[in-house]
Amino acid sequence: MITFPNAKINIGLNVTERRSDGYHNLETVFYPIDLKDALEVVVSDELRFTSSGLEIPGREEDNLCVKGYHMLKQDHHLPPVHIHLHKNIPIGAGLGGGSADAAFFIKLMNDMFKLGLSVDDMTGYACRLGADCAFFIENKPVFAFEKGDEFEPIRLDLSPYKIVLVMPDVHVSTGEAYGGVKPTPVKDSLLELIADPITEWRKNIKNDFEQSVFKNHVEIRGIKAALYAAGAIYASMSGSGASVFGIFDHEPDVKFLEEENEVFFV
Ligand SMILES: C[C@@](CO)(OP(=O)(O)O)[C@H](O)COP(=O)(O)OP(=O)(O)OC[C@H]1O[C@@H](n2ccc(N)nc2=O)[C@H](O)[C@@H]1O
Ligand SMILES: Nc1ncnc2c1ncn2[C@@H]1O[C@H](COP(=O)(O)OP(=O)(O)O)[C@@H](O)[C@H]1O
Repeated sequence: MITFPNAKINIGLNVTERRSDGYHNLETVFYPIDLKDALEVVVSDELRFTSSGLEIPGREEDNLCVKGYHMLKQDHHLPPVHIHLHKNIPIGAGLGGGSADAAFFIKLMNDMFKLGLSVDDMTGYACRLGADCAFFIENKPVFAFEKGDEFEPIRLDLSPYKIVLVMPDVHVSTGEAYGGVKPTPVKDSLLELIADPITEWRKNIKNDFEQSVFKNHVEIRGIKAALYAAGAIYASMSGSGASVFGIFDHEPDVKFLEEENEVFFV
């Protein structure tokens, strides 16, 4: 069985407080985008994981799909499987690619082996693999809070717009990015600000990771500025970086960004 895990972008991200479990409370909007990996599972005589496409750092046994298999196997009878992941979503990009693979793996296993898991069951499993993993179970635009694993659905349709996603040759680790932020309570909730017209977003909606990440990686700041110069209505780094997206009401000319970065129209 095959499935196509998609990436997300964060529109706004406020890190509001440090938690006693070492994590942070935040508020953000997750929006699914059309940039996908391919994930295939077939029954095999032993558990195997292979990948193609972008190189995935870390050991095979630490891949979130493999971790997902072991997690599900604790509670369900599963045969050994061969998992193949074609990696296309940039890594260390703030696009949640690894989390998407994990969530889509859980959904695929539920369908393939008729595990009878509800959306709530799958969300519970996904939370154990990563804070933003649960979003990809329902995979619809949401306002997210707490660790990024509590959701309120929102009406947000960016399909009339062009979204340009720029990935520089820099990777930012999520843990490192959280380390650089000073948590601050919000005055106006993103849940309200996101309902404003998109033309207002630039004034009011920010990503708290930008300040420290831009300090260490000026090229990322430069990409955001270039997207605004090209006419973006709203531009921001996604999540903990390093990717930056711009939302346009026209097909922008961003050819110049392709010289040093990967550019996706999503
Ligand atoms: C920053 C965000 C924003 O959407 O996404 P990315 O930029 O990574 O895509 C998420 O909060 C990333 O979630 P996720 O990538 O699932 O994080 P995890 O693997 O659970 O945690 C990685 C590390 O990030 C920190 N962490 C993560 C989530 C959170 N609410 N507070 C934290 O402090 C912790 O130090 C943790 O050890
Ligand atoms: N299936 C996977 N795809 C990508 N990275 C994975 C995967 N499984 C585990 N990882 C680990 O997660 C880290 C990055 O996760 P990812 O979600 O792609 O980053 P980001 O949240 O910044 O988009 C990688 O360094 C890698 O070691």
